[in-house]
Amino acid sequence: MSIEVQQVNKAFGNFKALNEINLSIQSGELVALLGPSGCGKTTLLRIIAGLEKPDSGHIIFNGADVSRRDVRKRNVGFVFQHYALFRHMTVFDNVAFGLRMKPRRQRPSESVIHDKVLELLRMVQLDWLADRYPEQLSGGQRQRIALARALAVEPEILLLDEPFGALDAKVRKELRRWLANLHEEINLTSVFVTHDQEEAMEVADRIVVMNKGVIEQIGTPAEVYENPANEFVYHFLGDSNQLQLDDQQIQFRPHEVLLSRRAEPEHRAGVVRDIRPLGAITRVTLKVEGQELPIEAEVVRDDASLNGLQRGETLYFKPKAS
Ligand SMILES: Nc1ncnc2c1ncn2[C@@H]1O[C@H](COP(=O)(O)OP(=O)(O)OP(=O)(O)O)[C@@H](O)[C@H]1O
Repeated sequence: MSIEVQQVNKAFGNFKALNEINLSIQSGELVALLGPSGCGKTTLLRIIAGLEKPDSGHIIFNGADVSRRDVRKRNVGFVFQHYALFRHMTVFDNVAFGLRMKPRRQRPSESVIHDKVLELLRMVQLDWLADRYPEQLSGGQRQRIALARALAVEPEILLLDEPFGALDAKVRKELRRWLANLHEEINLTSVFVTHDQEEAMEVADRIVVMNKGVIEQIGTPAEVYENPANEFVYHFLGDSNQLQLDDQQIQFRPHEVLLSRRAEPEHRAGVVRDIRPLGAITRVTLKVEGQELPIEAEVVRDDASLNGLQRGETLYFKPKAS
């Protein structure tokens, strides 16, 4: 199901939370709304869901204007970070809830519900937990159950608000991959909110970068990273260094730098302050004379310049762009 957001505005009192938002999401896309805290991501998601009314503008699903359609009739599934499971119900009953709540004529029989819930639990790989209660689950398991519950009513649109926000880094990463795979399998249209650029880059087909109630850029992860529309997008999507050269200031990302142990043409000297192995890459922090901010350089771990390198040594660096 495709989603069109047309000229949506929303104010809370005098505060303009969303300003002329236009966005087209194709059927089957997985789109991330990315931006700093308070930029309006959740408000936009709630308006798409029908939980919040825009002051003006339209929401269109597959060509039909649903702006006035009640949330229950929009057929969207939600997973919110703090949208807890029902504590007094087993995992099975939590997932079955939406189906059992359907109006009698649309409600499947208990045996159909039973099969469907087990199928969903198998899909999230937690069928062995069907009889447990939410408090007996880990955070990551709860989120997967919340996802199974959202999918039970067969929504055509899935909306996720920081679904993995409260989890530790490793579980988050696993769930992200898992969500991306699942999305491919069942061909939903999904929109998820995050303030974590890595999460957006890793999972989304396209990223909507938001700031202060407006959309700064929409593009694939590669487009927004490599061709940022403006300074805000550039800075929000990754770390950057500033280097003051005579009368100009240049910016470059930590990986856009060449390092050498010897003085070379166009290289500048820096004193090594820190050496951080980060898996496949190593980050070196350099203090450069006359520069207020240190320079961070990220190179592959077997880069020749790192061989036996110690703090306090002098390294020579050159931004690749210059
Ligand atoms: N019901 C409300 N009443 C008044 N102000 C609100 C209301 N809901 C949101 N806001 C304000 O609108 C702005 C956008 O909020 P929103 O929750 O959409 O931001 P967000 O980008 O999702 O932020 P976060 O990442 O912190 O959740 C914020 O400044 C918030 O304080």
